[in-house]
Amino acid sequence: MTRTPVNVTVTGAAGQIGYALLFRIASGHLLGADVPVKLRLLEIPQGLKAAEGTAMELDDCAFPLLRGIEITDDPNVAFDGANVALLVGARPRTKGMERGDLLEANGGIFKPQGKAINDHAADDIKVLVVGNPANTNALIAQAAAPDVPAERFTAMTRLDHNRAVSQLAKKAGVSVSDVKRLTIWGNHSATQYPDIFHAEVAGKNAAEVVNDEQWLADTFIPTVAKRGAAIIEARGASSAASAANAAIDHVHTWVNGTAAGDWTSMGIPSDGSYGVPEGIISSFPVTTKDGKYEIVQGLEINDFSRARIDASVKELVEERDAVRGLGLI
Ligand SMILES: NC(=O)c1ccc[n+]([C@@H]2O[C@H](COP(=O)([O-])OP(=O)(O)OC[C@H]3O[C@@H](n4cnc5c(N)ncnc54)[C@H](O)[C@@H]3O)[C@@H](O)[C@H]2O)c1
Ligand SMILES: O=C(O)C[C@H](O)C(=O)O
Repeated sequence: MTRTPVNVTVTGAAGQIGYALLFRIASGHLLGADVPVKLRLLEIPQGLKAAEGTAMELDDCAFPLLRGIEITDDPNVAFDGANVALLVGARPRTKGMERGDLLEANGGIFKPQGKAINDHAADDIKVLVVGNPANTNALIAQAAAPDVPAERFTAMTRLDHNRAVSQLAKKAGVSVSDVKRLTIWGNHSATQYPDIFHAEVAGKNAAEVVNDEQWLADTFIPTVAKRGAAIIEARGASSAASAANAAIDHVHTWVNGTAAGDWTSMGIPSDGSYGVPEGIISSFPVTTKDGKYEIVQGLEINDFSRARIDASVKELVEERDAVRGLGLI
């Protein structure tokens, strides 16, 4: 049976994450080895030439699943009929820029893109925001798309999740595939909380296996939460291949489902679960099935976790209030 190609829009396509992402989408890693894709690359005018170069390279790979590439600087064209949108392009913080300036500059990107998604995307559109500040950029885009169900707008905390899995596996001396049910709560920022109290390593409770609260508080949590800054310090550029890999994982899991007995972490609009104010886009433990996700319910939250979840959620509330004050939502 010939499948209809899935339209995948990538913004910031000429950037470093875009370069690490597009070849994997075109080779079937995003949606599946039997799912043809059409790519739409959105760039600002200065980025169009580089995006054309990447498109030439995509052609040169002769990927059997790649059924077309369109390059544009017009969001209305880029999101027309889009089934999956990866919002990667964002305004980085530059010297002397205050947090409010950064939120305002990104509002100028994510508000029109949200509106274009609202007006032109396919009914089944799924949106992943990667561009920082990812959670609040997702909130801005979602607020500009009132006709799209809010839960279709998500923010990426899968990179944090993968980082935490890897660090925990090292500490416990197990393979990453032995680590399950880890959770990132809150914001994709240094306040995020990687939670191992419900995680398992090789079928045993991770916190009990590790049995080292000092390592948890002083090593594990800061290593995961500050990993983005450590990569920038080491590479002289922010994470790119690992971020692209996490974007692939996020969408693949959303579309194809979590494994039985496991869950993942996604930044999603809160429904009020675990005391996280409704509407803010915060990271939760989720299971996915048939293209939908559900927050894992009923986890007991101890005092150690509660304080850290609350601190990250507080930051998200402040970011929401700031963009509200700027008239962006
Ligand atoms: N959520 C995460 O885990 C995570 C991880 C790593 C990086 N990031 C973020 O991802 C973003 C992209 O990172 P990068 O390394 O690819 O940056 P980059 O600077 O290499 O590329 C960004 C690209 O976006 C383009 N762009 C800017 N404004 C645009 C717009 N309005 N429409 C379309 N394209 C636009 C730029 O021209 C550039 O080509 C950054 O905000 C970064 O902080 C997030
Ligand atoms: O781009 C950044 O500031 C860091 C990035 O969000 C990361 O977590 O690697």
